Amino acid sequence: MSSLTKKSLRISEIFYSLQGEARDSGLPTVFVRLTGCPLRCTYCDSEYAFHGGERMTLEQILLQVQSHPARYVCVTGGEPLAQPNSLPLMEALCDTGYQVSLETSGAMPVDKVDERVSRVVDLKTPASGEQHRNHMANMQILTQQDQVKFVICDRADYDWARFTLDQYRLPERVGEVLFSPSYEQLKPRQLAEWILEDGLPVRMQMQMHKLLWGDIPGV
Ligand SMILES: C[S@@+](CC[C@H](N)C(=O)[O-])C[C@H]1O[C@@H](n2cnc3c(N)ncnc32)[C@H](O)[C@@H]1O
Ligand SMILES: Nc1nc2[nH]cc(C(=O)O)c2c(=O)[nH]1
Ligand code: SF4
Ligand SMILES: [Mg+2]
Repeated sequence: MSSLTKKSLRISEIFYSLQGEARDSGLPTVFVRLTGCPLRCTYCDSEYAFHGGERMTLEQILLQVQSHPARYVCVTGGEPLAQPNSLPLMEALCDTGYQVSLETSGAMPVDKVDERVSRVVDLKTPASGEQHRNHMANMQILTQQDQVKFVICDRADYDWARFTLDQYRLPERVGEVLFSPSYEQLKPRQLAEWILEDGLPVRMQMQMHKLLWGDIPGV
């Protein structure tokens, strides 16, 4: 218990909203957004989380999470795994009874993440500008409770994603393979048509919170 008061994290925001992405889309969820990211994806919608934030103990974070009526917690950023104390935070959230998901760029190993967490690993595409950061060894250790996401900016990204999911046999190995259009960059209908044409075994997703509230922080 004392480690909850000793360990701390730099936090950009904690908010309550509908999960807008990935498998649990639509479920009331508390979001814990950690400050800082070593990547600079061209399309990043969370640049405000690169700097600043407030240092909070794990206990303070848990208390704030518990002030909302949700069973689901999404740990995101920034890049959560860039702060090592994200690991004990996720453990404590699981111990408290939350269903926890982690949004990560996959630039760092995900093997130390609590096994109760659903890891959502975003494989960075060519147009993100950060493809070289993908830690592909992560693909070997993901299980059926994990998810792999591709944020698609253009046709070259789509072709790369299609090739990569085949190469790593992702549809058989992980719980969800998600294709998401880069917001206001690739027309969602275009992505839908490519997926249908090829009959790809993937789930298309859009960022539901942006359809509901627009591209603003805290939703
Ligand atoms: C802001 S990131 C934070 C977690 C981690 N750094 C990552 O990239 O996965 C959360 C998710 O939002 C996605 N995202 C960021 N900007 C986006 C955009 N403009 N359109 C669609 N998805 C976007 C990222 O690709 C990632 O899957
Ligand atoms: N509503 C909502 N759902 C989300 N799912 C993942 C998010 C993220 O920024 O990682 C996010 C977010 O920012 N808002
Ligand atoms: S890894 Fe995530 S937070 Fe970092 S720049 Fe890319 S989308 Fe933004
Ligand atoms: Mg977001």
